Amino acid sequence: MAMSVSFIGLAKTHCLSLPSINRTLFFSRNKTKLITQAHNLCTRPINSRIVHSYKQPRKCFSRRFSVSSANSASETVDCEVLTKIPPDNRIPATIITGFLGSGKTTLLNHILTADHGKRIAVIENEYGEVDIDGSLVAAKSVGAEDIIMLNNGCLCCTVRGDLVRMIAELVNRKKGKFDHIVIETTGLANPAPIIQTFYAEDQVFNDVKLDGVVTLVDAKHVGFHLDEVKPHGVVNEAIEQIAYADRIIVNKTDLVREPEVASVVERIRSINCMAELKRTQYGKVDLDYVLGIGGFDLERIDSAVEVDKSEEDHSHSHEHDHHHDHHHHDHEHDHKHEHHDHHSHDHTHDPAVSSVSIVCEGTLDLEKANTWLTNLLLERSEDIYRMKGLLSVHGMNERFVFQGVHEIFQGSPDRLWGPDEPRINKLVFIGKKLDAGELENGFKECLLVRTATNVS
Ligand SMILES: Nc1nc2c(ncn2[C@@H]2O[C@H](COP(=O)(O)OP(=O)(O)OP(=O)(O)O)[C@@H](O)[C@H]2O)c(=O)[nH]1
Repeated sequence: MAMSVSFIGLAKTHCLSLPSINRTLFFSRNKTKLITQAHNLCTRPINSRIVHSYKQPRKCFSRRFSVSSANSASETVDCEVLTKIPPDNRIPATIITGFLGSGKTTLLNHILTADHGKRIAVIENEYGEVDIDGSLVAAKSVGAEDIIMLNNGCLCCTVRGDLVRMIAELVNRKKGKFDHIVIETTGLANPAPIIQTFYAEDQVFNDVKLDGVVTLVDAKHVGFHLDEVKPHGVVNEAIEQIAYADRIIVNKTDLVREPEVASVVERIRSINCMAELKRTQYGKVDLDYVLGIGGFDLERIDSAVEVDKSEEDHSHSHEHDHHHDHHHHDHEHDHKHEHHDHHSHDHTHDPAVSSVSIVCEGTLDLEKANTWLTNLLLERSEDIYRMKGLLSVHGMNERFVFQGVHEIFQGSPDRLWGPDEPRINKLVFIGKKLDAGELENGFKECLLVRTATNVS
């Protein structure tokens, strides 16, 4: 089957040359059903997710929430496809990224030497031809089943094909002999094309699932890298690495004082308010924080959108205030003020990457939401890096969860709403030049009934 790629925008921006085929997930109200308008459509069921790929020019396809009755499997709708949902037995893979010297290898060693009972295969990418990190990584005998070095370039660029081959080879040769793959990128990698590999390449997609992206941040130096102004069209890798993260580890906190750490955390939150965040020294985190996180699985979305409230393992009250009450992440803090109240807007505006979250009570009109999201992604999918949401859909007894990476998105019903549970929609967008007001208004237009909105 010809394979699909959904990061067309990224392909243009970055150093990839990709076929013009899209893989997209349609929202469905019933896990076993999917509705599409597209012809020339293939489907592959994966756990609770259903992946479509179809060959149409980027601007021509559309995405639809299903409008079929969740309770009526026999109801016929145009082009409806019934699918079975097999268990997802694919091998999980974790991407460890972070800027040069942020502590990636240190974390990897921590993982490999810890007592977790997992058999881990490591793919280590280093820029130069000399394998330095390979020798820094804990002895193979300690924990890794296999350490594969990719030394001829950066994973996100020239050796991406090698990554595909490596994973395929690993799976073919060693299937059953390891439980998890950990990929350490170079410090200059943009994670997006690497994430893309897990969806775009059949050889990878069929056997391996992306478990999550873990980003290390050097608490002392990250500010400098985030500030770096790149030439037009060149991404700031430090920002991208934070933007795509499911887990962020603010490392080297021993090298800075608490206010500086707080300011780094705040800055990170302005880029990605969705990822869980921990502060560490020498990458010492619980392993379940970095392995088996299901960062790209739907089960995690609820906690992802809840992260605003408290996920950081740090109890400073300003953090919590920040995430409850903040009205805009669409800025860069100037760090002149020691401790903001987080309604203040005396920041320099950052036109680059930011996150916007919308929390809004009400029930969603699926048709309107379809149109809104379709139009939004047609116009802005290059700029919308990540989105996750938990929706209250009119007529549905279950919560509806979804997430997306640029043009790829996936969604399905989740657990039932509780009898007294308020029907609150939660959405998080991470991307470039996000307009919080516009997103909020667009979403609110899709609601049938609404009572309160909170955009941050
Ligand atoms: N003081 C301090 N040093 C740390 C910490 N974590 C890692 N280091 C040191 O920082 C240096 C860089 O750490 P690495 O783990 O190699 O960083 P990396 O991200 O793999 O580096 P690159 O491969 O160059 O991108 C090493 O000397 C580590 O021992 C920390 O929390 N505090």
